[in-house]
Amino acid sequence: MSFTALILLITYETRWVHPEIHAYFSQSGNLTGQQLATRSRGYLQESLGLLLEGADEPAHRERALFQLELAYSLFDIGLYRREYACTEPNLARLDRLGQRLQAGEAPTPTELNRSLLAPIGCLTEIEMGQLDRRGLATNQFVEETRRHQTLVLLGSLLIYVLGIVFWWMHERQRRSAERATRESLKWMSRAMLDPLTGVGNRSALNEEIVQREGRPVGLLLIDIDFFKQYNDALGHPDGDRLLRRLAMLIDESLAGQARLYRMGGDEFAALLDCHEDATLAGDCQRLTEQLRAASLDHPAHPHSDHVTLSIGAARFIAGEAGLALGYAAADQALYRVKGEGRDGWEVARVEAAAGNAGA
Ligand SMILES: Nc1nc2c(ncn2[C@@H]2O[C@H](COP(=O)(O)OP(=O)(O)OP(=O)(O)O)[C@@H](O)[C@H]2O)c(=O)[nH]1
Repeated sequence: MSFTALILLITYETRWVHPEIHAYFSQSGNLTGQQLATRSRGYLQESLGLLLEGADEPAHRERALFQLELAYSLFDIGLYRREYACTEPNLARLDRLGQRLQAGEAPTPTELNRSLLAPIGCLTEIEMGQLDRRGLATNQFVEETRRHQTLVLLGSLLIYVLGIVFWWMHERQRRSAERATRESLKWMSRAMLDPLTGVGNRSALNEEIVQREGRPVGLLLIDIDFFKQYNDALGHPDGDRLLRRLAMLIDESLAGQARLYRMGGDEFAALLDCHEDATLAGDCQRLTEQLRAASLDHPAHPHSDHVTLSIGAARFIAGEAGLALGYAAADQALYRVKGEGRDGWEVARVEAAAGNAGA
């Protein structure tokens, strides 16, 4: 907006250059070449009038001589001598007339006409010439000013258009950069998600561990019992539906306190802030009970009519080493549960080691 305002200001200022220059040229006060010639002619005419009235009167001659000298001083200008050929001979005529008047001689009317009418004619020619020159100079100046004004206006317009073009290019680049960033973020977040259940995947768990570095956490590894048989009995689409249903059930059971991940196949992991094993035991117990309450049919389960889970849990300090230890401990607990007949849970006692949260 400020750029547009600047251009409008330049245009407005440029618009007023021409009238101001014109006003300057029209001002009165300085005597121009034309005005000097007019005055000189006026003195000559007065001198002529006085001498025609009474050249015999010494007082008339004296006043006429005074007017003549005034006229001469305004006529005797270098510019007139250079530019107007009639100047030199007529100044000589005035000179001669002046000498005669000074000598007390009275010129006849014929002599007067010869001596004064020619200089008056020359001064009239000079006036006209000077007027034309002034008009020409003014017109030329006005033309140049107009051309200058047009150039400034076009230049301003060009700057404006270029400004708009650069702004538009910059905007386009900024938007495409933003779009690219959004796309990459979308792809990055997709790369962290399990497409079937919508929960995070193994990479997301690793990322979360880095985020929680140094904090005591608990990890639950949750595996469906006899899922192969479930798939075999009901088909993979039903198996997929069960995976999605369980993801929701585990999430609800942990009451939003834990983040859920699918580690692959029929194994889920839940990560939560945790300071004591009792919390993990409580979570495992609640999950088992809620699954029982849900009574999800499992037609091919060898020991039950419903879906059951095996859970291994462990507590550790978040970090790369802590995760390796905690994961291994939870995994071993899970396989112990599997080995003991499934449908159960165990919280592992993590042995003292680097990254151990303590038993
Ligand atoms: N429907 C479905 N099945 C899957 C998917 N990923 C893995 N599976 C199946 O999950 C089954 C896992 O079988 P196992 O590892 O033997 O586990 P299980 O049958 O539950 O046996 P236990 O864990 O010992 O009780 C395999 O039959 C896989 O084909 C999936 O995304 N969808």
